[in-house]
Amino acid sequence: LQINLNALMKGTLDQIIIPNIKGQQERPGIRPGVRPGIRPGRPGINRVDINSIGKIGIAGIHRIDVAPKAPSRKAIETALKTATAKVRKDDRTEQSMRKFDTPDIRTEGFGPHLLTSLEAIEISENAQVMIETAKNAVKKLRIDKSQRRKVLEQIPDGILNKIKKQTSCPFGAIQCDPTSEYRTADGSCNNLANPLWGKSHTPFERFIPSFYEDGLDDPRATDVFGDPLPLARDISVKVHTVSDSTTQMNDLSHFSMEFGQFISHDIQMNALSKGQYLSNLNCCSSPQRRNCFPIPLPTNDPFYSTFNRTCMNFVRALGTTNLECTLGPRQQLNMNTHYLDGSAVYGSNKATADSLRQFSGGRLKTSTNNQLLPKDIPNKSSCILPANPNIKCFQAGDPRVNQQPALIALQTIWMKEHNRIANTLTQSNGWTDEKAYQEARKIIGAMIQHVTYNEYLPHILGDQQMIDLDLKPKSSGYFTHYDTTTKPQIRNGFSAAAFRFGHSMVRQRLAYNGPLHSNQNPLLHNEFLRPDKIYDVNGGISSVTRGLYEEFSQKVDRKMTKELTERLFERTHGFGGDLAAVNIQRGRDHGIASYNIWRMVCELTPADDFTAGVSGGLEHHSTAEALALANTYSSPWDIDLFTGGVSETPISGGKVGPTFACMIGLQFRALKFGDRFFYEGNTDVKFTPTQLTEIKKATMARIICENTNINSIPKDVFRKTTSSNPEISCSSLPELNLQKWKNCVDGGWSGFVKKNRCVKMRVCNNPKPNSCGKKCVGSPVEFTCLNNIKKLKNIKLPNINGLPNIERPSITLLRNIKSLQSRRRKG
Ligand code: HEM
Ligand SMILES: [Ca+2]
Repeated sequence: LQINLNALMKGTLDQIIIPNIKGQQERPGIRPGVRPGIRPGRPGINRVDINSIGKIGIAGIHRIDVAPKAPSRKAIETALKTATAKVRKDDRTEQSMRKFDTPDIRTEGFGPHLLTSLEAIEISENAQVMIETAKNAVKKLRIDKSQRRKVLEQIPDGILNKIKKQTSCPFGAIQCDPTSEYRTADGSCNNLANPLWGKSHTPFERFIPSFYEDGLDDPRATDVFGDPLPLARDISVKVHTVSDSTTQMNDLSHFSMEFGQFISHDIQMNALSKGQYLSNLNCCSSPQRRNCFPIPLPTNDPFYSTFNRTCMNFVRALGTTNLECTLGPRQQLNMNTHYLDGSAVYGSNKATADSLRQFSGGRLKTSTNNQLLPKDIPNKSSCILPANPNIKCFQAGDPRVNQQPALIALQTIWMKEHNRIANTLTQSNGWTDEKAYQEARKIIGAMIQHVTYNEYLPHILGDQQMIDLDLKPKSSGYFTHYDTTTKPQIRNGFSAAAFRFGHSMVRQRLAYNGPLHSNQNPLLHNEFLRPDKIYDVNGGISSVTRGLYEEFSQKVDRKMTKELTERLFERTHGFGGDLAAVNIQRGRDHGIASYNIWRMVCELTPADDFTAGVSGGLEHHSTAEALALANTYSSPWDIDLFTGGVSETPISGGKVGPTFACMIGLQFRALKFGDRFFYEGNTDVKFTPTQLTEIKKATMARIICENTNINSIPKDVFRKTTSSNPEISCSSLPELNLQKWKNCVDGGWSGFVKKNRCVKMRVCNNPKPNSCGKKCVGSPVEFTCLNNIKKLKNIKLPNINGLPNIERPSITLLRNIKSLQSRRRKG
């Protein structure tokens, strides 16, 4: 990835170098009338606009030599007027359709993923006009649809700014405190030059531009021949659905699956469309509604047809402009802070963060004797409540916490670890609630990052990818490459496809391995939205966690358990969802480019036919996988990214294929290089060297030990307990020494030394970074005689070069002291 790395980290890669693949003159199957276009030339030379690889693969690239001209100011103004009218009309239609809407818990198939915030809905309402304006402005231009984005990019700033003013961009300027030592709750002000980067409720960034059907907004819909793409559910049946027994990993544990989901819920939550009054769209009964994109079920569907079902609900993600609010293609909103910063524990905005705090001792709220997460008393989450009135849904930083018990368990463990650390810090330092909360939060964020980069990612990506992309934590010392120009945001293709590889690791059953739940193994669909499974203090958290590392996860391959492809959030048998189909449909909804394009972005050869294992064919697929794809798609250029990526043979040392390894690696590089608060970094907000050494001792195993009743555990919980990864005593695992955070209130003054008759001085012996990393608070000077202000002003301070924390006493300070003294004298 030599050539593209910069573009992929710092912006959007929109030019691509076409590799020289198999050189047949006329690809079989190209219809008469379709212009074959320019053949790819010599390798490394043919740089083309990425969207020109629209329809018939690289054989059909239409080269754009003359940059298309932007629409006139007048055309744009008319477009805006029409757009405003259209959005108003759509709003009225929406109102009149509200009889079809369903409340959260009764909406099949989505569970808590439909918990969209009001803020997201508001942002999208504003953006709707911009997207419609963009569409109108280019409608009449005689250019290929794939070039519409390019045309809009040519609009001069003057015109754009005027439009922006009229539509009120929701991503406005914000004020930052550059001296703050802690992350903000919403992720803003991390990058001080671009305070909105990584903030919650901002758009997903893109590695490469979108590939919408109309170039701007409509889901990808037709194949290279102009026919409809295969139905998402058809692909799920032919490629992703299998019997459940055969595809276990032979090393990684089911905990690896769960940790992946947990960090996924830290860095991303897509905002899905809602119906009226925050209820949900039922797109099967009103498919024509704005933001409806239901999944048709084939009449011969092996599962759903037995229930006479012909449609699965699917709502589009809310549309937004990009962060700059320019006229362009539809983007999607991330409601979470993009950074890997513990937001799944603390929340992604100040209001959520505050609602989870005790405001005492720096602790987070708990329930059930501090053993469990706090209860959601207003009951805003979607979870299934049993008759027992003591059982409620749980609350955590991420609203999807109640999705299934293994997730609740991990969420609980991190909440408890926070409180454990906050308690220790409060006890040994006597800190205020705020100080203890922020320091504990900073430590937890660092531990989550360390476990991710040190334990989880190497298992998924393999050592080579970790080294190539500089993702490996150093054994000691600071990471010195924080880069203010690296965009930290979550990329759309990563969220809508690549990081969903974890869905393939999910087992058919959860395991409760514990004293009280003597090894229960319920089917996953019975566990969705079930907080009640956790309330058993002696069993819940501990036994479901033990069940995670004592079982293998499923292999990352095209196959997903039927618990996910037939029974996702099922309430009535036969009416659950299909997560594989949803992933495919979501990719199209977001305008994610097809598999082959992503291969080229990752400098891998695209497939020109379905032959397995050869360059120019499906190079990284085995025969059975290639065959399943060939039976489903009419051209390799149509393969959806999720489907093509997840079915690749894993790279050596890792668990995902080369395309996903590339995309996941790049994303975690952006999250490392672009995060001023990255735990290993040496920026202004760094840990002290001794503190960093402590953080690097953190292991997931020890964190589980500290917060459950488990007392022996394998050292590496990401691998299943085996003879080579045996359970050892918790006490033999390294422990963080929180005493390294002690006495950090100030940085260590020397004693006062008399300098002359009137002045005593002290020096800050440990200027930043001292052992605590804190400034010395207070004045370096003390005055013993304050009779003559004139005299004071002339006092020569000793040479203080090289001691950055010493401030000269200000004139105001002197005046204040003087007036105080005189008042004292007067009486
Ligand atoms: C029992 C386990 C899991 C269930 C039931 C589940 C379910 C879901 C559902 C319903 C969605 C929303 C789909 C959509 O509407 O587009 C989703 C999104 C997603 N899942 Fe999972 N998932 C699970 C585990 C995982 C794991 C292990 C990973 C990664 C390692 C993962 C990564 C993602 C990502 C990246 C998204 C997109 C994020 C977003 O839309 O906000 N999931 N999952
Ligand atoms: Ca986050």
